[in-house]
Amino acid sequence: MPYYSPGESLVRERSDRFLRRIYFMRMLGTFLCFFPILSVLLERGASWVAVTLLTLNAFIWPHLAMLISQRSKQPNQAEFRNLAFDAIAGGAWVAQMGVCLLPSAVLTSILIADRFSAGGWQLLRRAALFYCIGFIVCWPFTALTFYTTVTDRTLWLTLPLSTIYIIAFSAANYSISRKLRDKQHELEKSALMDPFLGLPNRRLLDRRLMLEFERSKHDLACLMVLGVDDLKMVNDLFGREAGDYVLRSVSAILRQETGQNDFPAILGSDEFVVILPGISEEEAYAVGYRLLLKTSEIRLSQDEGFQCSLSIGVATSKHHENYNQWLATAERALVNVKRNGKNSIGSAGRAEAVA
Ligand SMILES: Nc1nc2c(ncn2[C@@H]2O[C@H](COP(=O)(O)OP(=O)(O)OP(=O)(O)O)[C@@H](O)[C@H]2O)c(=O)[nH]1
Repeated sequence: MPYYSPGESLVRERSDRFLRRIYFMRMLGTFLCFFPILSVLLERGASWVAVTLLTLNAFIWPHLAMLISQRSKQPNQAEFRNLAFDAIAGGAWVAQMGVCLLPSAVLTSILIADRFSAGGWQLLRRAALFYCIGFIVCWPFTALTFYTTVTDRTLWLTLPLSTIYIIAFSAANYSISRKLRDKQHELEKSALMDPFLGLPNRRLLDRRLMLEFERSKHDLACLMVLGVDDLKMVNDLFGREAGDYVLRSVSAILRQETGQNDFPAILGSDEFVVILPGISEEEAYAVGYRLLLKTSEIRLSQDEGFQCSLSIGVATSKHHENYNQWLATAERALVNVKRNGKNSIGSAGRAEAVA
């Protein structure tokens, strides 16, 4: 069952972005196409009807298309219909130009590139069909002529279309791919970090534990499992918001009080882990006592006298076959500390670790 579906405002925002991009590219495209097409039409002595239609297509259609899409209940569908109309118009203007080679080739390639980037093969196939319809319907009106001459004027007027448009097209595509890269980075981060506590989640912890365990075969490392004491009581007495505040405060302490090479993370519920690479058990205890001290300074506005505490289990990486065993040893140490009165540090000892 899909638990996630994007909100209406997000869908609308995405669609607005798509419409704006197409609007800008359509305005630029029809403007730049206007001059070479007009040049060929004038050379061929085309009627004023054709010139008027070209003018409307170049200067009115982009705004009308935007209006149609924005007013539609399904803006994206409406925009795909507009893109189909662009393809019909493209085919019709190529026919009207008597397939004048240079502007026709540039116009057709731009239509292909645009459709492909907006909707892939599916849109391109549809657009090709509409392009052919536009062409086949209009070509007989020109007595099926091939206008093989390209005058200097047409050549010069085609130049901006084949340069400016392609540059703008590449810039628009680059901006989309950059945004996609940023989004991917954001997604990766949100898949591995807890947004509420600002610490790595269990998934990232497992990866890092595996790595540090392998490294610790050449160097020593310690692992701490920390449990907030009596969080249920805090929730029951002062409300869940107070419990959340305690968890956020402990997370902040773990971020601030651990070294650059250390790795604090969430184990689950009200438990945390800190991986301490390259340090001995005594050094880990020193870090642990500092964390206990800082945690005791957390105050609740609901009860100034309340004192927050942690229980900490420590395990060195020695004598373990894999990182799961290492973690289990530290968890057993934490259980012992809880049993022995909480608000303290303890380690499971070598005999227990091997078992
Ligand atoms: N406010 C809050 N409470 C949570 C969160 N996650 C888990 N808890 C609560 O933490 C409590 C954990 O209960 P216990 O496992 O009995 O632990 P404890 O109350 O800290 O008791 P000891 O471990 O013996 O010190 C439960 O009541 C959970 O509902 C959270 O994100 N926010």
